[in-house]
Amino acid sequence: MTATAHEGARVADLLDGYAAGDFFFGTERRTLLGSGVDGALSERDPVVLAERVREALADPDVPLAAGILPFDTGPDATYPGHILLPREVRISGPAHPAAASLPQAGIGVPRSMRPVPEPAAHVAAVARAVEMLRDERLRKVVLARVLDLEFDEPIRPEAILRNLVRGNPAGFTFAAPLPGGSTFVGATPELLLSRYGDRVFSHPHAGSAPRSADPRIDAENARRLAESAKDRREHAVVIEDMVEVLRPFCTRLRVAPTEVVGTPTMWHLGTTVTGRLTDPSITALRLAAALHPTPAVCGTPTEAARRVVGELEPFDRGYYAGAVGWVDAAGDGEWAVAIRSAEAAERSLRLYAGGGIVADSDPEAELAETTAKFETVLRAMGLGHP
Ligand SMILES: C=C(O[C@@H]1C=C(C(=O)O)C=C[C@H]1O)C(=O)O
Repeated sequence: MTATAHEGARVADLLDGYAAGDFFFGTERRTLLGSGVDGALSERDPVVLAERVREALADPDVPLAAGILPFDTGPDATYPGHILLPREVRISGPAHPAAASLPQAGIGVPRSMRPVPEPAAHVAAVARAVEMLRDERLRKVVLARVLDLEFDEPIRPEAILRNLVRGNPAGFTFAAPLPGGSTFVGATPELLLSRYGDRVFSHPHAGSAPRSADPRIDAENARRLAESAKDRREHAVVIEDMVEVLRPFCTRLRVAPTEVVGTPTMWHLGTTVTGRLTDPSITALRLAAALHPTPAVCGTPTEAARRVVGELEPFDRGYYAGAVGWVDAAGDGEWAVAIRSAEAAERSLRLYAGGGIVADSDPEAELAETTAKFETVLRAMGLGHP
C-alpha cells in the first residue's frame, strides 16, 4: 500500500474515527479506514469501473480506492458500483483480540420488524425454484429474503459497525457508503478475491449449517455438513465455475481440499483457491469484476440463475451479495462477498440473507438457514440470540 497510508493506529481509534461516509474494512490481517472522501467513481459496468479506478490511482495523492459493487452489474443494472477515493487512509493491525473487550454499543429498539416476503412465501419460492431446477439447464439458484426494521430515532451506522467488529473476530467486517447516502454494513466470512503481487487467493463458501450453543449439537451440525452430499454438490458447482473464470488470468491454479469453516453463527463448506497471475496489470478489482456474481450468491449458469432470482425474489438486492473491498495503485487488493449484511438508511435497516438451492433442497430447511444467517446483523443490533 502507498506511502500516504498511515500505519500503526489502534483499532479503537479507527472505530472512534469512523463516521458515516467513510469506508471501513477489517480483516484478520489488518483494519483499514478510508476517510476525507472527496471523490467517488460510479459506474454500472464493473470492467469499465475497474479501468477508471486504475486510471484514478495514477494520481499519487490517492492512496487507494475502496467501495462496493451491487449484486446486479452490467449496463442495464439499477445501481452503479460505487468506489471512493479517500484522501486519508489509516491502517491498524487486526481488530482482535482487542475488539472483543470493547463495550457493546447501544442501539435503539425497532418500532417494527417485517420479513419480505412472508416466511411461507419464501418457502413457496424455494419450492418453485426446486421445480425449475429439474430443468437440467439450471444447476443452482440462490434465493434471499429480507427483514425490514423501522426505528423512531435515527440509526447510527457507527454503533452497528462497532458491534459487528466486536462480535466477528474472523472474516471481513465492513461499512461502505452508498450513492443515495445510506450505509452498507456487514460481517462476511467469504473472500471473493485478493491479489498481492502475482498471488491470487479466493475462499468461496457454499453449503451451510447453523452453530449451536450446545457443543455436542454444534459438533454434530459440522459433521453432518461435512458429510452432506447435497451441500457438497452445492459447493462443487461454485468451485468449478470460479476455476473456469480464473483460468485465463492465472497459471498454477490450485484448489485445496474443502473444509468446514465456522463463523460465530454458521458452519460452511469453504475451499481455498490460489493462483499466479499471468499479467500483472490485471488489478484485484478487475479480477473481482470477472468473478462476480459467483454461484455462491447467484447460482449457475449465471444468466439463467439471475433471471430466476429476479422472478422469485419480491425485492431488489441492491448491494447485498455484491463485492466490497479496496484496490491500490499496484493493483493489489481484497474484495469480500457482501453477505451477512444490511443497508442502514436514516430510520430503517434492511437485513438480507440467502441460501443456495439445488434440486434436492428442502424448502423449510432453506427458510431456517436464512433465519440463522440474519443472526450476524441481529446480534450486532442487540436483537439476536445470546
Ligand atoms: C447468500 C448467502 O450466503 C452464501 C450462501 C451459502 C449457502 O447457500 O450455503 C453459504 C455461504 C454464502 O456463499 C447469505 O449469507 O446471504
